[in-house]
Amino acid sequence: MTDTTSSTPGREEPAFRLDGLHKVFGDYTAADHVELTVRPGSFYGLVGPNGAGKTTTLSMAVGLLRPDAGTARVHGVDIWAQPLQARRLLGVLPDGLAMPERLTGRELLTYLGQLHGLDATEVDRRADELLAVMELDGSAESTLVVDYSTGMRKKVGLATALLHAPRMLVLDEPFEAVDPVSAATIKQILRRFVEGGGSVLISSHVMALVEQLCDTVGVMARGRVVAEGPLDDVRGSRSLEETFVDLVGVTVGGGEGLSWLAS
Ligand SMILES: Nc1ncnc2c1ncn2[C@@H]1O[C@H](COP(=O)(O)OP(=O)(O)OP(=O)(O)O)[C@@H](O)[C@H]1O
Repeated sequence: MTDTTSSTPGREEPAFRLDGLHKVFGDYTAADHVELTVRPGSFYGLVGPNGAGKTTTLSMAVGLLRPDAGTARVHGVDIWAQPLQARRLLGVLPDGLAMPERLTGRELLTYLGQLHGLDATEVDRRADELLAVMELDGSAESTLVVDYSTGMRKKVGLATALLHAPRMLVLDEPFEAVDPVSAATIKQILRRFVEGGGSVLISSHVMALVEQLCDTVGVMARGRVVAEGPLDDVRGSRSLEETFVDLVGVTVGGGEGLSWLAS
């Protein structure tokens, strides 16, 4: 397992690098000097128990939540110091998906394509393809995002993240509430994105999915990255789930209490 205090990227510039990202809410430290490195062409899975600080970290990392300290860089570009350059390189699916809701999926893509400065014909072409691939074309096209199901919102969120052809994708729980067929489509899109030279960071609670997709994992607990490295190094000869439970130091409950549930 790689020591998280040492730098892993060698001489190659990381696709994504978080250095000492720190956030305190009141007297609670949600992210404690987080260090994390995504190599170019890597598929990185960030896992951790509820409340570990994943969303807080990723929100700071993509420019949505101002850190108390630390830096985030995408291909060397500082996200907080050079936001416009960084946004060209970065595609983001935030948790909770704050996006204009009283637009249809197509209108949303058109609007965001214009904000990215893309040519109108090119935006139309990309929107056609993305809506078709995500199965948000046809009748879904006249539906406002506010009326989308949770899974449809994830899919249109992913479409907005891909629209400007970024080099790095940061996706907070992209498979949450997505049906198995759509999940297979999303996996295929993300694999193709990585094969084409892009880099991906996802957060997920589904260990099997992380083992299936990711070559690198980071485990967060109590606001810190407690392990990071190639998947096989982090999990060793065990499953990622067993390693995870060990690393985060939780007791697997359920054996005692709740006696009133027994009939
Ligand atoms: N705006 C906020 N104000 C106060 N506390 C916050 C705020 N945002 C997050 N927290 C706290 O920070 C901690 C980390 O939350 P965060 O959402 O980053 O965890 P997470 O690892 O993404 O969890 P989950 O897996 O459940 O989504 C939690 O204890 C949460 O209550």
